[in-house]
Amino acid sequence: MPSTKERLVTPGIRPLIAGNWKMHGTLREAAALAEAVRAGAAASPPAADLLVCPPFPHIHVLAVALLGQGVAVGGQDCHAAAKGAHTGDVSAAMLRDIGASHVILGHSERRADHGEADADVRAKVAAALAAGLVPVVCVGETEAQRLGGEAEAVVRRQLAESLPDGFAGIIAYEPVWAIGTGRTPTEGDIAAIHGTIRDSLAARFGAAGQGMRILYGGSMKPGNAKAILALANVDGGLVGGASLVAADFLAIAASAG
Ligand SMILES: O=C(CO)COP(=O)(O)O
Repeated sequence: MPSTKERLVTPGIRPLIAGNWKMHGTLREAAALAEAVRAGAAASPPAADLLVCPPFPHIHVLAVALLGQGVAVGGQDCHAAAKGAHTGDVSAAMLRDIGASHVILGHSERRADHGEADADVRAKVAAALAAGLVPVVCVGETEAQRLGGEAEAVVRRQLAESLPDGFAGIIAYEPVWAIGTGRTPTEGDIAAIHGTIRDSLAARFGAAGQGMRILYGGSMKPGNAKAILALANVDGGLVGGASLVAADFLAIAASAG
């Protein structure tokens, strides 16, 4: 069997282009952005599934507006517990209840801002799965780790410790130093890490791991998306800044598939 690192497309995987809107926008702005994405995708359907992840307060309105329109809606975090005395938190079941189908978990900004460790992420992933959400689990090395030659080991460890047994979902490789900086790894480095991720998913989850989507995230823009999305084991993108401009998000989606 050829190494998964040599495959140019992951057979049978439809790309996913996901927008992480982070903590941006009023409800009015979010609704307008969602409508522009919906209309653009309807006018010129991309060869990729689309997902937008707005801030919590906007999810329900957008989920209603986008229902059946070919653009899924997700959250950016959830609590590990099903319910309880957790002021300010939101459960996975609440997200599912208001129309979210996906949830981003373990984003490096949550790991940094809220001290989330791999074990916390694993508990949240389990909660998301129990609630029927598709988790989008983020992994990625810091710049110091990359310079120290530890990128692959860090990502392997994050995968091993952030994914519960029986995991079914999506992985996003987001090198911390590439987020919001305009810098990206070389195409060779992206392909190498995605190959490592594929190998570790396949080793742990077998055929299911071969079929899981692995997204790239970190300064993905219309100008670099086509080359990145063409790499082996890159099954889509998790887009931050460029997802806040409908034309850019749609241009990235148009370069998938
Ligand atoms: O963090 C990201 C997506 O989750 C990437 O953000 P940017 O696309 O703004 O670099």
